[in-house]
Amino acid sequence: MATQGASTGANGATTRPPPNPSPLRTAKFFQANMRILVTGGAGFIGSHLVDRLMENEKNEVIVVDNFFTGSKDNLRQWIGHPRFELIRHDVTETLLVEVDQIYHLACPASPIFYKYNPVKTIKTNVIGTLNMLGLAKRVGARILLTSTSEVYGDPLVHPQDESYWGNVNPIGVRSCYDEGKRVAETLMFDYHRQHGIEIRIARIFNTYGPRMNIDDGRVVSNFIAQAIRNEPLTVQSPGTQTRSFCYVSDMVDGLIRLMEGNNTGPINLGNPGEFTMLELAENVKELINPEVKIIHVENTPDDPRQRKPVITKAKEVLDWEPTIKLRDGLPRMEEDFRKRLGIPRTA
Ligand SMILES: NC(=O)c1ccc[n+]([C@@H]2O[C@H](COP(=O)([O-])OP(=O)(O)OC[C@H]3O[C@@H](n4cnc5c(N)ncnc54)[C@H](O)[C@@H]3O)[C@@H](O)[C@H]2O)c1
Ligand SMILES: O=c1ccn([C@@H]2O[C@H](COP(=O)(O)OP(=O)(O)O[C@H]3OC[C@@H](O)[C@H](O)[C@H]3O)[C@@H](O)[C@H]2O)c(=O)[nH]1
Repeated sequence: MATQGASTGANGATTRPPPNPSPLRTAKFFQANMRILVTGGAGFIGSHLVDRLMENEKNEVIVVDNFFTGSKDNLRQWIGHPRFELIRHDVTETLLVEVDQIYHLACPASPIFYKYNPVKTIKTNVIGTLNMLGLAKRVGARILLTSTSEVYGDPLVHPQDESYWGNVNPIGVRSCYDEGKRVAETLMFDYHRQHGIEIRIARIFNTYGPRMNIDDGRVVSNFIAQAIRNEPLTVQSPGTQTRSFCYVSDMVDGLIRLMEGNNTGPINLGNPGEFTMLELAENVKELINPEVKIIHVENTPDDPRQRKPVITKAKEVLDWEPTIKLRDGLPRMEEDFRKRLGIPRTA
């Protein structure tokens, strides 16, 4: 059951208890299944999360997605399964379903996609999160938001722990996403304090793995697709900017632990291994295609210059830390990309 009594917020504020869930939950003949909504479940992280949730026979999973960056193909193994439902729905519209938990992931994550229609991105983050919180309030569900390391903006503190308030441009081309997620976090805490909703906030750092869109535009998918196609790896200048890359199975494990645990967050989830984009390109070249060229191309505005999570809180509160190193994760992603591109490894 998702509702136990409100937990204490990050700022120590005591809150009202959450609303009661449906009386069906205590009915004599009711099967005690957990009904879980995953918004954005047809996307990269969402579909891996669905796979993990479906492994538990007590779970029923409902995915809502507008298929902007996600695809039914990511969920094909579950379509038609009696414990699974897929609904084409945009989270900027209200949704009425009876659920115990909500994993709220719906939002384009790749910069080229979130900048494509910035007004829609901010609507998804603000109105979409408001709608999911309204749903959580109505049915007494616990709700987890996948926030982002981008709430730290171009960080002046390095590495970043959860107490850092960030350095974000409010009017830049990335703001629809960064500021959108910051407002989404604010809404989560206001619903928690004002209405007693049980909330969980994950601040996800760059995550990679199989099933990323091949033309997603993010750096790991770009470099792997380029290496396989024998096209130059496009390092955006200066190439010394850093990121920390977490393999998707580690991320999903962290999200489920956060949902099931007692801490509201925000909690950083990410792999603290830090790489410059040039180092990443060199790793991809060495592992996938030693012949490939590395070229420098122009960068985009407001690109964060450094990013690395402090994960002490996740270790303490969730007993979680990543297990898969970049050099082990890249070949797994290569295999998936080769299959989808139809380009087998030679020799
Ligand atoms: N992958 C990362 O590195 C990363 C890092 C930080 C945060 N996150 C967050 O994790 C979540 C999932 O990211 P991802 O990498 O899987 O991205 P993704 O683009 O693959 O998945 C997002 C999903 O949300 C759906 N969606 C977008 N707008 C929607 C709307 N208005 N209504 C319904 N569905 C909508 C898309 O169709 C897609 O299936 C996002 O909230 C993202 O901000 C991801
Ligand atoms: O082809 C490329 C693409 C990107 N890059 C660089 O690689 C770095 C990472 O860029 P990505 O587009 O993969 O992702 P970003 O780190 O900028 O943003 C991501 O951060 C966390 C999440 O919330 C999102 O998934 C996304 O916004 C940037 O410095 C970018 O300039 C390249 O050097 N070459």
